[in-house]
Amino acid sequence: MGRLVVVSNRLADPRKAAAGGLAVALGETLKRTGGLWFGWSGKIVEDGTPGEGELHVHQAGSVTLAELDLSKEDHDSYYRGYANGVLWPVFHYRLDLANFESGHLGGYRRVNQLFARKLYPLLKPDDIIWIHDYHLIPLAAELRAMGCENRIGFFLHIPLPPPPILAAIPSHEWLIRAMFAYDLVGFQSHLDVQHFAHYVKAEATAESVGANQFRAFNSTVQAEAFPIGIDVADFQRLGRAREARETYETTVKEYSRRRLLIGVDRLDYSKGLPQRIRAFRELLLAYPENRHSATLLQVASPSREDVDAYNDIQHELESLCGSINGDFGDFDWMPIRYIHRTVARKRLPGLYRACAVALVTPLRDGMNLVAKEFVAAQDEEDPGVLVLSRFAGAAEQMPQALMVNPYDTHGTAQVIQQALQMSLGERRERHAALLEGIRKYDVHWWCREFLRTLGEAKQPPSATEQNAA
Ligand SMILES: O=P(O)(O)OC[C@H]1O[C@H](O[C@H]2O[C@H](CO)[C@@H](O)[C@H](O)[C@H]2O)[C@H](O)[C@@H](O)[C@@H]1O
Ligand SMILES: O=c1ccn([C@@H]2O[C@H](COP(=O)(O)OP(=O)(O)O)[C@@H](O)[C@H]2O)c(=O)[nH]1
Repeated sequence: MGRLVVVSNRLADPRKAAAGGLAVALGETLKRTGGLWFGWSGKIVEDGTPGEGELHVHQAGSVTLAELDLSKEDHDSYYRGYANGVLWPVFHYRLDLANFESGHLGGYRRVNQLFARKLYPLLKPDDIIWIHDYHLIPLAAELRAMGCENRIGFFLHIPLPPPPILAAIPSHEWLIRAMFAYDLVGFQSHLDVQHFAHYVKAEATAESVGANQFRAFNSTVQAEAFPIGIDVADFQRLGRAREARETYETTVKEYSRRRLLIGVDRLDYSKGLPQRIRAFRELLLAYPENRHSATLLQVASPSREDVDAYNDIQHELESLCGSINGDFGDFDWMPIRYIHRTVARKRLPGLYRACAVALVTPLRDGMNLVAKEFVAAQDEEDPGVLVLSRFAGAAEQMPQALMVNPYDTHGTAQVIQQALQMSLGERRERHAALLEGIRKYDVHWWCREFLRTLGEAKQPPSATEQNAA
C-alpha cells in the first residue's frame, strides 16, 4: 500500500493528547501507520490575504505534519460561517440554527481550493488520500480538477440527515455532487448510508450499480458505514498511569458519600446538555431518595465560542445548573458540579472509573467516543452503567447500554434511576458485552476496514471521465 495522506481541518501532534474525537482518532491511526497529516495549523492571520496561507511542514515522530495558516477572512467564512454556521447545524437536523443568509459559501470553496493547491505538490502517485469531515467535502473535486488521479476516500464524522433536511441547504446539489469525486465515502452509521442512498437516488437520479455503489455525474462512488472506535488498550493503559489513578482516588475520596454521574462533552447544542440537566432535575423530583446523594459532574469543554448558537447554549446551561443547585443544594451537597473547561485526557479514565453512571445523551451525534471511553475505563468487577441516547451513532453498536430518548425528560429520569439501582450481576453482564464490542470494533478496525475497502474500490476516474462530467 502507498503512503497514507490524511487531510482534516483539525490536526494535532500525534505524540500529544488532544480533545475532540476526530483529532484523537486520527492521531492514534497515524501514529501507527506513519504518513502525512495535512490540515489547518490553528493559526489565524489577522491581516492575511483571503485564499492564501503559509504552509509549515515538520516531522512529529513517524508523522509528517503539514499545517496551513488561514487568513482571518477565510477562517471566518470557511470554519465559523459555512462549516459551523450551516453544515454543522443542518447535518445535526437543526435547520432552526442554520444561518443560510451568511453568504459564506464563497469562503468555504476558496479554502477548499487553497487546501488543494497546497496539498497537490506534496502528493506522490501511489499515495492513498483520506479526507475527513464536513469542512472538506469539495476537496477531492478540487484535487481532481488539478489532475489528481490517486485513490481518495472521504469519511464524514457527523450524521447525514434525511434528504428533505439536506435539501434545505441552498447549495445541496453542488455539495453532494462533490462527493462523487471520491472513490469511497464512509459514514458513522447504517442510517447515514441509507440517507445518502435515498438522497442520491431522489435528487441526483443516481443509479445503483452494485452493493452500496452509486453512479451519477459520470462517476461511481461507493458508500459504506465504518463506525469509528477508540484504542481500547491504549485508553486502559492511560487509566493505569499515575494521573488517572490520582484522579480516581481523589474523586472517590471527595465524593465518598455520593453516587456520581458523569457527562463529558464539548459545549455544543448537539450534545443535549440542557435536556440532560432537566432530566437530572426530574430525577431529584420524582425519586427524592437521590437528594443529598446523587451528584452530576458535568464537564463542558469550551467549543466554537465565536459562533452565536454556542454562546446561547452556554448561558442556558449556566442558568439551569445555577437554579437546580439553588433549589435543591444544601450546605453539605450540591447536585451539579459544572466544569466549563477542557479536562486533560490523561485524567479522564480516572474520572470515568469513579462514576456509577455516564450520561451520554446527545440530541444527535455522529458517533460519540466518550460512550466508548467510559466503558473502557470501568472496573470489570464493579462497572458503572452507560445511559446512551438513541440518537448517537454509538447506539447502533452499543445496544447493551440503557437507551434513552433525550427529548423525553421523565423517561430519561426513569432510566437514570434504573441505572442507579441496577444489580451488580446485570451491570457486569451489560458491561462485558459492551467491552467486547468496543474491543472488536476499535479505532484500528475502523482504519483497517476503511483503507481496505478504499483499496478495493473502483479505480479512480480518469481525467477524461472527469472532464466529460
Ligand atoms: O474541531 P472542533 O470544531 O473543535 O470540533 C471537534 C470535533 O467535533 C466533531 O467530532 C465528530 O467526530 C467524532 C469522531 O468521529 C465523533 O465521535 C463525534 O460524534 C463527531 O461530533 C467534528 O466532526 C470534528 O471535525 C471536530 O474536530
Ligand atoms: O474536557 C474534555 C472533553 C472531551 N475530551 C475528549 O474529546 C473527545 C470527544 O469526542 P466525541 O466523539 O465524544 O465528541 P466530539 O467532541 O468529537 O463531537 C473524547 O475523546 C474526549 O475524551 C477531552 O479530552 N477533554
